[in-house]
Amino acid sequence: MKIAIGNDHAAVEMKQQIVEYLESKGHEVINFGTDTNERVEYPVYGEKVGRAVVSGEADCGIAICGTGVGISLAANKVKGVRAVVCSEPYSAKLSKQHNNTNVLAFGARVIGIELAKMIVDEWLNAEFEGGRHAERVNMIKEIEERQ
Ligand SMILES: O=C(CO)[C@H](O)[C@H](O)COP(=O)(O)O
Repeated sequence: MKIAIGNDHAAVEMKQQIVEYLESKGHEVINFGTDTNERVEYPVYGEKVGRAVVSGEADCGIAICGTGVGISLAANKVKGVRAVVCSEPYSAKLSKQHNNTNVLAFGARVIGIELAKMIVDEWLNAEFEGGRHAERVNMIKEIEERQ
């Protein structure tokens, strides 16, 4: 799978560990940075990840900041993005099965690397179930269309 990844200064180390983890599992990672500890603005990276997913450059995206909140909010402003911020694997899995999320976010200041890996695994391995859930996801798309 081709995975876009982006982060702010709060998540550089965790991002690097997640990139290594994804590559060890055979995924191709497109890294949108940042890669230094210099303070940056998370909306820039949330948007980059979101655009890569919506354009088809990547199959899905992972976005990390201090809490995962700001970067997921930014990614969600890109039309077609359904980003979820998760601190545990259950919501990550269900967000794919029921909500067909295409960007996963989490907080480097909130969870540790092993929990982050577990969340990533559950999310990547889950599949959208369609059916009644597809109707609801379409309703979300319709809200977007009405803007
Ligand atoms: O979590 C975040 C956004 O939701 C950011 O990582 C956080 O706000 C950055 O804060 P600071 O500039 O104090 O390092």
